[in-house]
Amino acid sequence: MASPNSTKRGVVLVADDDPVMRLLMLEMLGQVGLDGIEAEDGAQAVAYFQSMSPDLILLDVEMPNMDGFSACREIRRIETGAPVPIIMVTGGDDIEAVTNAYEVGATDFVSKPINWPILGHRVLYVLRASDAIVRLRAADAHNRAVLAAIPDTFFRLNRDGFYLDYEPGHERPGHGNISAFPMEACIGKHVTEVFPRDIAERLVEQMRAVLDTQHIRSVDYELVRFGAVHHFEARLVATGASEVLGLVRDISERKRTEEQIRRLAYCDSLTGIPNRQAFLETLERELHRSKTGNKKFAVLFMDLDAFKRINDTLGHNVGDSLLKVVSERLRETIRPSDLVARGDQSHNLARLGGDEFTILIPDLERVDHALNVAQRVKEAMRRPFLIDGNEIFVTASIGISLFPEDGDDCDSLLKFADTAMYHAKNCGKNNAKLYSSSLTMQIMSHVKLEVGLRKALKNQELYLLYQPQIEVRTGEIVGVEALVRWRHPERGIVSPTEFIPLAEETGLIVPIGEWVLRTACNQAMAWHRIARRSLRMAVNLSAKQFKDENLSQIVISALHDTGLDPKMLELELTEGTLMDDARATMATLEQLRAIGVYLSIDDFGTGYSSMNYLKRFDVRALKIDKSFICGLPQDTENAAITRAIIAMAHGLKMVVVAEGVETDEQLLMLQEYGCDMVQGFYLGHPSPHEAITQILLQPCAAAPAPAK
Ligand SMILES: Nc1nc2c(ncn2[C@@H]2O[C@@H]3COP(=O)(O)O[C@H]4[C@@H](O)[C@H](n5cnc6c(=O)[nH]c(N)nc65)O[C@@H]4COP(=O)(O)O[C@H]3[C@H]2O)c(=O)[nH]1
Repeated sequence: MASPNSTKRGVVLVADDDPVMRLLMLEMLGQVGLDGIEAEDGAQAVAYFQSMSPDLILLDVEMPNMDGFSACREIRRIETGAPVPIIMVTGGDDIEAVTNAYEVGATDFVSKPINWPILGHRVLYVLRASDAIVRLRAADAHNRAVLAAIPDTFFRLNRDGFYLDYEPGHERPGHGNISAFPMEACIGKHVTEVFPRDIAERLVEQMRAVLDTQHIRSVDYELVRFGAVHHFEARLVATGASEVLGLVRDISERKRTEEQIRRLAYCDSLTGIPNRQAFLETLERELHRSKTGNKKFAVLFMDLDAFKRINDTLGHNVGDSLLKVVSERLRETIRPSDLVARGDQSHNLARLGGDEFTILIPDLERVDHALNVAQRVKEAMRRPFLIDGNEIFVTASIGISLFPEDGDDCDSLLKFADTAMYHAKNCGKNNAKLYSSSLTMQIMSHVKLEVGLRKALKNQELYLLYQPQIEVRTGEIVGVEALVRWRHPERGIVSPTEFIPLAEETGLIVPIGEWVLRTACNQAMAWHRIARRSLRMAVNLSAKQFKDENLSQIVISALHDTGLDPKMLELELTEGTLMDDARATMATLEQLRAIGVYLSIDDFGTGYSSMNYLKRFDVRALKIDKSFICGLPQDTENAAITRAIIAMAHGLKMVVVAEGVETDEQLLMLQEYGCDMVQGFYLGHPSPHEAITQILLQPCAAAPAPAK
């Protein structure tokens, strides 16, 4: 063929012993833009083919020396001769010559007498056709090379689902392709003979969809190959109106990775049970199912009581181990009949985070059922957990919300179960409570109070009252207890019994406590200046304040800034605060003692009441709780307890203060028992500082007038 730069369309070798014929042929070829080379016989034609590489050969059958058939055969034998188009010129009606021509490798033939006007066009057509064949062969070789290079198995199926072709890929070197079947097991077979029925049906269905839409589709399936389950993906593409090409790839690795990602996204890494995201999706599905099926379900929200304490005292490793065994125990507890209706129950239990777990109870017929599950969960949690040789006791608080009674969306149901759980905790822990709309109101007012408390200090809404402490022996006022009050802009005076727990919960107790301490120290110094008398100032310290690592610094700076003698400051702690974490308590007490302040135990008798324990803490005073005093003198039991406490405290060289003294009889009895100091409404209500100043300025200090 002519080079791409040539203006000629090709070079034709014309072999004929008749010079006239050759001349005419060259003339006709020239008409259509083709060049010609002449050969007089077959041998010359073979020689010229080799030396001049024509694009096409016109070979007369009958020639001297070597006839056209032999020349054709010779040329085909030559390596470069295979693809060149050869047109044989045969005698008219010589069918045998035509047959022979094809047998020896001719591409086409023209018969004599030659139709000269169309000869050139005929040659051009054959040239074009042969060019197309060359390109087709190249494309085919290219396709085969591509298919050989990719690891996938490929196959062709006809519309009826029969294999037309099958080429195993080479995914695993040395093992062949794991997705592939032997070629002979497929070609000519129907897919149902190769695959299990369900996979075959899906393949046929998708194949038809591919043919109908001419869009690519894929089919995922699992097969056991070489003793292991493998995942495959077959991508199907239409290659015509009734044929589909398929590429099969082993996607087991990808599936494994996907599963791992799914597990990471949906499983709680510590306990292995579903996490918040998974639970929310399960809840969403259950909501839809229950709405359409007109069914009910319950959401249980469980939180361990005092988990933080376990974490803080025994360490996070023990805390983590506890959460693991808690989740196992929950799994065992809720498995049997609670989740009857569902196939996959593993998603009905989840860990939302921290020590919060949720349980979904579908197909709830009676509320009792949810309460029973909660009861069982509570009991399961109460059994001791043995972790790293520690026997750990926990309890759980559980809140329950119901669909459709409490809400009809996931967020509300989860939030309400959480609200009910908080309510259960506030009701003394180890409780299970159903949600009710009034709880939201309670929580709202709680939240409102909290918002107000955050502003109370800045807005100067807090103030102190002081209750006198009287020495029994002399009847003189020797100290006061500072008691905080909150003047709420809307609610009026709020009792500390209401806002101190809230301040503890929110951590606001630390700045509030510091303000109380500074104000009280300041006031003690003010009295010292005005009345030239020293009163011991008692200040309550809550457990949270006691655990604050800056406590001693706060005390030091309050004393330093006000100039109060440390001996005139007494910090009141409850037994619970001291017993919480003995080691840390000792260290803090050590620091406080080094400062020189006094310590006393408030509300004594209501908690552990362990004298031995108190001895170790070296406290100055014991305050007998008012619940023992209020029944005196009639309540003989409380009288005996009060007497015993006073005697034992004296044995340990402690001062005893009786709280809540309201009557003369009580005072007389305490005097008789040898009580050192008394405090109570009978001797003075908590009063503003001005009232105490007046008492102090009187020549003989008497009890102050009651204050609101
Ligand atoms: N029935 C009766 N009650 C009497 C009598 N005498 C005194 N009281 C009341 O008994 C409580 C004694 O204080 P508490 O046991 O430390 O109990 C305190 C204390 O635990 C806490 N609190 C008060 N102020 C503070 C503070 O500044 N910081 C901290 N952390 N807690 C405080 O709030 C609790 C309650 O304080 P208040 O309401 O002021 O209640 C005070 C006081 O008003 C009496 O004769 N009869």
